[in-house]
Amino acid sequence: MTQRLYEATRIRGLSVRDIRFPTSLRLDGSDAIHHDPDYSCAYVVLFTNAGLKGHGLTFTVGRGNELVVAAVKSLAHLVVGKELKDLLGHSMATIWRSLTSESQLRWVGPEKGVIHLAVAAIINALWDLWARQEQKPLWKLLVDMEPEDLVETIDFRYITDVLTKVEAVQMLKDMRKGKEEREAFMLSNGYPAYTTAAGWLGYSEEKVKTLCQQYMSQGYRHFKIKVGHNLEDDKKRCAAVRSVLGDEMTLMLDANQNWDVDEAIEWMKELACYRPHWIEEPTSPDDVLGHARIAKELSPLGIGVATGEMCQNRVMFKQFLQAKALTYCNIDAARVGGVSEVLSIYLMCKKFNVPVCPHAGGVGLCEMVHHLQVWDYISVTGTTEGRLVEFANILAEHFKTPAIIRNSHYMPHRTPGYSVEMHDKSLQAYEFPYGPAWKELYKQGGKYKDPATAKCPLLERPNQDTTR
Ligand SMILES: C[C@H](O)[C@@H](O)[C@@H](O)[C@H](O)C(=O)O
Ligand SMILES: [Mg+2]
Repeated sequence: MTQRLYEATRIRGLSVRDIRFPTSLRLDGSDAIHHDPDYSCAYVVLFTNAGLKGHGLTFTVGRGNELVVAAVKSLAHLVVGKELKDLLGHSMATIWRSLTSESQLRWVGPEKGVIHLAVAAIINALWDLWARQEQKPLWKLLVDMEPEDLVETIDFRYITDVLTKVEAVQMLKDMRKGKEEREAFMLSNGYPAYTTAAGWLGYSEEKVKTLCQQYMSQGYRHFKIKVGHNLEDDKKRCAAVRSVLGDEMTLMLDANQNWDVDEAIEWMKELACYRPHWIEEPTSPDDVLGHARIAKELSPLGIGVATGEMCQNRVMFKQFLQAKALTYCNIDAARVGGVSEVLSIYLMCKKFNVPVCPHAGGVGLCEMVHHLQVWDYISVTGTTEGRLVEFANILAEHFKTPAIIRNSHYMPHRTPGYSVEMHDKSLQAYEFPYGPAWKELYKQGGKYKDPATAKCPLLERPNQDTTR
């Protein structure tokens, strides 16, 4: 554990910005439920009196981003003014607990929804700060930590019935052998990725086929497409994709929560002939037993069930694992309570022998998530067997250290931090609602309207209601 957590260094301020990109114009990111996502993030910067900064974010799909920004503002007092020694290292679990359990704010959670997304952005910024201070990429900071130190960054409350600190330490110690070789392997070969960028629901069949071809020629072997809106369309789309991919490539399907449990089972029986590897988010992300039933019914057809991108917290993941309700875990680096909670979920997945195949794409998710998966390979599971990281090459140009893909593998970053720092000019241009890129869209007069001119029937006080 580092001894370089300077007592004199403290957080002197926190900024949070509402950053949005008009991705729905091209239907990038569209699925059966989110038909017009504008990829967005609540972007947090922690400023220290020593000049060092920490950057963190959490991903949303447009409207509602301002709620996360407001929640970050409500939580800021819990970190601003604090010394780094009270935030990082062994203090990480304590600060995480104080953010998730603030006695009044927790009523609007607890540990779920908007408030938990806000916690994720702040916690991710703290981990970025820590990694930068140690001058290591986040994956390396994690890999180099002693098992006893790493578990001190995790709040084990509510999961000790399946995983204790002692067990987690042992798990990590058991994987010490071969760590150097695995690190060298990652640095030269990277972590296998699949692409999701060919199959957004709003894309035409022709576009999906062309993109599949394009990604195949770039070396991709694993593809995910969106389904769930209309069964006949899905059959056509799966047939078209299989005609391009042939039999060898892996095809995954994602319904983004659109079905009831029985509907999911019936629908997937109809699509089974296209040999999907998994069905992702077949139903509500909260329905543990529903997922368990779907998994049981689809297992004889060789179809796994994947979920997790909208799973609220480690307690829900615990139940999914206990109930055998997920075959693949799609953890999201900017959800649950940020890195600290994500680590506990990886460790539980190891215990239940469930592969983690993280959700990515969005804003900054590809940049962040490879750090966690590389740590998983080097320090937790030692294998990439049955595991893939999602990749969608969207919005990468806005990041100072975008994800590096070589021959469909994520190459580990070497730059210190958690890789989410965005270019100043991108932050300025896309700050909602009056960054220049947004003003330009209002001027063009398309679907985006200046919020100041939008008519909204809200009254400041009830007695201003003159319509009665
Ligand atoms: C609205 C988003 O693009 C989702 O469709 C996306 O995150 C998706 O579920 C995925 O698995 O990549
Ligand atoms: Mg998904």
